[in-house]
Amino acid sequence: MRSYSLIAPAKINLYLEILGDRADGYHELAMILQSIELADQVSVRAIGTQTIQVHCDHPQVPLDKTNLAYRAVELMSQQFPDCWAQFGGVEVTINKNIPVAAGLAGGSTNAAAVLVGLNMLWQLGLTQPELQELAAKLGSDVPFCLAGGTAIATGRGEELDPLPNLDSFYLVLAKHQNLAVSTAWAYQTYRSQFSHTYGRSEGVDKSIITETINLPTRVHSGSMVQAISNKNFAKIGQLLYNDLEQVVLPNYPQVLQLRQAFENNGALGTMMSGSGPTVFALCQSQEQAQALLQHAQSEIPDPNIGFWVTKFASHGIQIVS
Ligand SMILES: C[C@](O)(CO)[C@H](O)COP(=O)(O)OP(=O)(O)OC[C@H]1O[C@@H](n2ccc(N)nc2=O)[C@H](O)[C@@H]1O
Ligand SMILES: Nc1ncnc2c1ncn2[C@@H]1O[C@H](COP(=O)(O)OP(=O)(O)OP(=O)(O)O)[C@@H](O)[C@H]1O
Repeated sequence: MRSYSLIAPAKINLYLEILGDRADGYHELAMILQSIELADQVSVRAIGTQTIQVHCDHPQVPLDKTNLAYRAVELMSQQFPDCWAQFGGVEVTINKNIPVAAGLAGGSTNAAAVLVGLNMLWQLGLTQPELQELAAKLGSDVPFCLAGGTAIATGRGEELDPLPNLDSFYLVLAKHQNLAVSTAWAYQTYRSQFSHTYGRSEGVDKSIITETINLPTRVHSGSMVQAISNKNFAKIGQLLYNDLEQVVLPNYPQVLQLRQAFENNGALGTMMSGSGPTVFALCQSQEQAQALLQHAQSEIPDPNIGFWVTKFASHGIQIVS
C-alpha cells in the first residue's frame, strides 16, 4: 500500500496582540508567526480496513479522536467520501520531537501534515488555498503550520500574509516538562482581566506582573514587520511581544523564571511562545545559542526542564518521500 512521509515543523510567536473579542467566542488577533526547524515526522499510509489508526512514540499524545491528526483524517473522509470508499482507511504514524502541550503548535502541525499527505495519497490535486480552507476548520494555528515560514496572521489566526524569510536566526527553547497551560484558559483569563484595554496602543497595566522582569511595551505589529523586512535582528529581539504573558507569567512562576534566566544571559530577545509554557530566546549564532543554554541550565539546575537549540525555518509541511 502507498505511503507518504512528511516533515511537520513547530512554530513560535514573534508577536501576539489580542485586539478584541469575536462573536464566535474566539479573539481577534494580530500575530507574527515563525516556523522553526524542530519538527515531527508524520507518515500517512492507506490500509485495507475502513478505520483511522494513529500511532505515536510519545506517551502523552492521545491516539483517539482527540488527536488533531485523527481529526484531520476524519475531516478529509467527510469531505471526500468517494476517496475514503476507494482507498480504504488511513494509518498515521507520528514521531514526536516537538514538546507536547508547549505552545509550539505540535498537534496543529501534525494535522497540517495529514492534509498534505492525504492530498497526495488520494491524488486529490487540492491547491494551497483549498488546503488552507480545510486547515482552518481544524484549528486557528493549522493554516500557518501548512504554509510555514514567517507570516502575519490575523482574524483568529487563520488569515495569513507572508513575510520575508529569516532563516539565519538561531534560538533556544526551554520548557518545564511537567507543565501544561490550557490555551482556552489563557484567552478566557485575558478576556476577563484585560478586555478594557483592547485597542489601546500605549499598552496595558502590567503592575500585576512581578517588577523583576522587563516586559516590553505593546507596540503595533507594524514595527515588527518593518524590522523583519529589514532583517534587523537586534530590533526583532527588542520588539518581541505576547499579550498572553500577562496572564501566564503571574500564574506560572516557573515560566517567569525561565524568561528571567534567558533575559539575564545575553539573548537578543526572549518571550513565551503562544499560550506557553515554552519560552524562547533569540540568538545570532548557534554558538551563542549553545552558550545561552549552558548559562540558563546552570542558573536553574532542574532536570525537569527540557532545552532545545534550533533555527528559524523558511518552510511549512514538506514531503520527504
Ligand atoms: C495561542 C496560539 O497558539 C498562538 O499562535 C493560537 O492562538 C491558538 O491556536 P490553536 O491552539 O490552533 O487554537 P484553537 O484550537 O483554534 O482554539 C483553542 C482555544 O483557544 C482560544 N482561542 C484561540 C484562537 C483565538 N484567536 N481566540 C481564542 O480565544 C479558544 O478558547 C479556543 O477554544
Ligand atoms: N498530534 C498531537 N500532538 C500532540 N498533542 C496532541 C495531538 N493531538 C492532540 N493533542 C493534545 O493536545 C494537547 C495540546 O498539545 P499540542 O502539542 O498541540 O499543544 P500546543 O503546542 O500548546 O498547541 P498550540 O500552540 O496550537 O496551542 C495535548 O495535551 C494533547 O493531549
